[in-house]
Amino acid sequence: DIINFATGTGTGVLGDTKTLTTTQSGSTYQLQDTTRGKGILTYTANNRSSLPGTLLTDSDNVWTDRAAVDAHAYAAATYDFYKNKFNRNSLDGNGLLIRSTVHYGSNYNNAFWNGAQIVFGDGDGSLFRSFSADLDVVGHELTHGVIEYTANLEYRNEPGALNEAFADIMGNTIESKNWLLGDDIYTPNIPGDALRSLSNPTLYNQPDKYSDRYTGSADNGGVHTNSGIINKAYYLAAQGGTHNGVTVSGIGRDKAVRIFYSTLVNYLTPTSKFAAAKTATIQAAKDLYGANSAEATAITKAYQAVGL
Ligand SMILES: O=C(O)[C@H](CCc1ccccc1)CC1(C(=O)N[C@@H](Cc2c[nH]c3ccccc23)C(=O)O)CCCC1
Ligand SMILES: [Zn+2]
Repeated sequence: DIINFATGTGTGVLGDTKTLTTTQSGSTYQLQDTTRGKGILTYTANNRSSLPGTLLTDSDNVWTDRAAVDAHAYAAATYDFYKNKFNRNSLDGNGLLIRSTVHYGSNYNNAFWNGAQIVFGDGDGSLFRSFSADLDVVGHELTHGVIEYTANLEYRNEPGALNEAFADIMGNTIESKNWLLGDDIYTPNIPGDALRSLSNPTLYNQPDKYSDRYTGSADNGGVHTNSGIINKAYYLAAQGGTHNGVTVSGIGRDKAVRIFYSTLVNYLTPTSKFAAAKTATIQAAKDLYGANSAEATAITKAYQAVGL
């Protein structure tokens, strides 16, 4: 069939130049990547709130909508991560078309997966800049889609905190820049801070041990708070360290993320709680690396270190 994809260029939110896979039809180009699964399409909501909004087009394939450039490029990078590392074809494993919308709402200080697509606000420029400007955030949002098609963890209480943690863990690992989440978009005028830290969750008011978990009802039972406990376990398994008197020998990000991905795909269910996640992750490590492996030991110790 006629391959009419094109390679465009664009400027990202942070002023960098990125190459983009687009589609040409006639004399116009669309932010439509037909080379990845059934496609990646990037839209603008034009600062209103109807979705998906308008598919972005351009006359010369040189893209200047910075939030759209980052959303399109980072969705492609996330697709490539799942395909190249786990041989997973898009969110559902069957090439599911990925729709992404930028410029949602007015100065909207958030981003989300709505069960069908990913959506990014522009931020207010003070608390946040455009949410698509951070690869770990785009990876986080798309991972909610992967979770929906795998463990389908409920979005409340402990299952919800697992949902959040796995989204942070995959997003952070897709970027593999540091142990922070959202550092490229959070408080653009203050360097070095972030929305969350996987290495030290308490830095941003998340617990790093089970006994400190939040048990109230805010934020669907603290899904963005208690995720810190699981994030910390992942960090310890990957990087190693001593926490609450327990020493973990790190196995590296690559092995750690393979174990967590396998846990998500093969063991977790919609109502899995933290104790079940511990058992499942240890089992996934044994499946992948052996019953008495250093990897299984690292997972066991990491969960013990966070009080599970
Ligand atoms: O995907 C998620 O888990 C978050 C989705 C939040 C949401 C849920 C339902 C409808 C609308 C928005 C979005 C992100 C998040 O963690 N949001 C947190 C932190 C946050 C973002 N903007 C805020 C403004 C005020 C307070 C907290 C926040 C939250 O919504 O709690 C993930 C990565 C970055 C943004
Ligand atoms: Zn999330």
